[in-house]
Amino acid sequence: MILTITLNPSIDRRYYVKGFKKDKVFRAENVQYTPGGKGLNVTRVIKTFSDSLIATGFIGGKSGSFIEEKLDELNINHNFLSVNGETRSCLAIHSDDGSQTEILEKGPVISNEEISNFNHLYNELIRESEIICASGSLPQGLPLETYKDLISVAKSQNKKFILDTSGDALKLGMEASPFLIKPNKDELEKLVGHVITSNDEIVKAAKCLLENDIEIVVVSLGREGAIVFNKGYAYKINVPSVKTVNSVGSGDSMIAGFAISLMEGYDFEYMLKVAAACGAANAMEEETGKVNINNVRNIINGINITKLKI
Ligand SMILES: Nc1ncnc2c1ncn2[C@@H]1O[C@H](COP(=O)(O)OP(=O)(O)O)[C@@H](O)[C@H]1O
Ligand SMILES: O=P(O)(O)OC[C@H]1O[C@](O)(COP(=O)(O)O)[C@@H](O)[C@@H]1O
Repeated sequence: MILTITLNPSIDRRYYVKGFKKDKVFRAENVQYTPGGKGLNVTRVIKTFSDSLIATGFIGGKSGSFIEEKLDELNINHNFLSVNGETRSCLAIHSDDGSQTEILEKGPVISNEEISNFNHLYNELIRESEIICASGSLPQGLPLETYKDLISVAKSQNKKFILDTSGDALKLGMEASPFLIKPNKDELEKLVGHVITSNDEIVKAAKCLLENDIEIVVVSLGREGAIVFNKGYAYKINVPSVKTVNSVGSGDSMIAGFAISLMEGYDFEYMLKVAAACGAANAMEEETGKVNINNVRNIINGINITKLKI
């Protein structure tokens, strides 16, 4: 069973607006609402491959009910802690020049009592889960150590914890040695505190991260694929070029590919192919956090991996 954690879910509201620019009034051509927040994008992609899945996190208000209804429609098992605050919305404005402008709300304020209730729920849910997958930002009121604490609990029960977040929550989370992290290049630069301009510099930066006793460090590089670090080796994953429609959520889809592969016990290099192919297949879809299984299969056949001792 995979447990996905979305501490800060959202209703992702996508607007298609012709000629969008600031300081003007527009009418949207098309609007779509989907359950979002990075963890729910991961959840939807995992569901494409497996039913052995449960989603948790904090949820509240009418937006929270909307998300739960959508998850029910998708037949996704979920057990969220209800909170007093209103679950947030995130706005993405797509325009005809290919631009995308995102406005992400901070999310509700979570009280100490709600945090403690969530910790009880988490302790129950991880009992039946081998893989735990936590993604995204923290809502207001949660300490920056939240992921670190969740990882420590999971590790004490020998569970594999995948962490995909950014900033201080990631820095602190790494101290508890999650099984896998997946910074993209921007996130890696923030972690090491300088600009990265070459693959050699990526290797150098990733080596620093590996000192935290993290089993797998994935540095994702968009259409350039990814470099994955494990047990003294770097694996450069080269993905075939695909017709890119919307690459938002490719990182989340890649995480889903790792979670599924770990649960299925795939061989290491096949796992890298599945994960990278999920990311690329997502980029082919208009909807965020969606992959077509046939596209994943085709892309896997076009991926090559080079392995280097580091
Ligand atoms: N345009 C693309 N073409 C092919 N593969 C892509 C594309 N965008 C993303 N991917 C795949 O998805 C993975 C994650 O995407 P990336 O953009 O690096 O993550 P994030 O969304 O976290 O920034 C990449 O490592 C790559 O395998
Ligand atoms: O959960 P977070 O980290 O606040 O991010 C929220 C938003 O990020 C997205 O996943 C998009 O992220 P990316 O642009 O990094 O792919 C939205 O779908 C989501 O609502």
